[in-house]
Amino acid sequence: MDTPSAQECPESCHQPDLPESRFAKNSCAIAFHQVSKVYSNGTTALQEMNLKIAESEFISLVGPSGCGKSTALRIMAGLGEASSGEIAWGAVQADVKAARKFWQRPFSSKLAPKLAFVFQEAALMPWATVLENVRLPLQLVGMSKLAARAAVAEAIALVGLKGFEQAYPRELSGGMKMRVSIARALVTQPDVLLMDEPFGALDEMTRSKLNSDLLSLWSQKRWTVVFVTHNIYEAVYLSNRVVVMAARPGRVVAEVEVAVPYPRTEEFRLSSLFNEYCREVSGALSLGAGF
Ligand SMILES: Nc1ncnc2c1ncn2[C@@H]1O[C@H](COP(=O)(O)OP(=O)(O)OP(=O)(O)O)[C@@H](O)[C@H]1O
Repeated sequence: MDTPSAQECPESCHQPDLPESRFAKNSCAIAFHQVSKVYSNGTTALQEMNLKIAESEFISLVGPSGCGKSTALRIMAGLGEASSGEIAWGAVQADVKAARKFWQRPFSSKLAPKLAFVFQEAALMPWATVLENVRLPLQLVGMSKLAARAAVAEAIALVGLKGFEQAYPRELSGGMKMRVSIARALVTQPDVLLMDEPFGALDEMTRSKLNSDLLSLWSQKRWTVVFVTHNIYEAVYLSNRVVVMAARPGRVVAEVEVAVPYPRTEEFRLSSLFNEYCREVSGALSLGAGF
């Protein structure tokens, strides 16, 4: 099958109550139905994972090391194939075997949601300036420097790095490098942002600041975000919903909806309600681990 057939997204897709979404209500960004992944060495990284993510939703995947968070994210990105199950992206449903071809469509495709990935390592080109690093995805699809100029400037401004366009990665702090990495993802104006422990290597203060800035950006742009983290506090603070996974085999054991409106303030982080949500996630993690 070369082209996935267009189908309605599952009707029961979870839909958070989000104001001013730029997307249609009740539309589904990504759905996993009974998705399993068995690596060639026999490891079952995911077993019959079911998950529905609404457009404009911010969800976090939390779970112990090895529970399949990164595997799930890679399958969502089309960077890895599922062994069985069905995956739907927006209004397009794809047989898992067609997934790779689907994601290889050019950015201009009407069908493909535009997707961007942010990894734990900023992975910048050390010989290139901030501006050149951020421009890379547009350069790779053949856009001229002139045509890319406005989008690059906007992405750099969005992450708060205006004035650092000509700086090299060696001149930047860890937090600033991560901001460049986020700008490089945003420059393609994605619909879906997949983030794999993006702030895991940062100190607590920097992580906290980047969390607040990410939420403020998300409030403006309303991408669908799938955020992988080991940090319960970060997951609760950021997300509409925290998806708790367990290992051996990797599976979803609980979903905790964080029914707190945005913008989320510092007061929320210090509130007893915040602690209650963290306890609920922590309890689900312990249950999943069999404690
Ligand atoms: N390419 C691979 N080949 C074989 N096994 C793999 C491969 N990638 C991951 N695994 C295994 O699949 C399971 C899930 O790995 P995955 O990296 O998705 O988990 P994770 O929850 O993201 O872990 P972490 O939190 O440590 O990053 C683990 O047991 C891992 O060893």
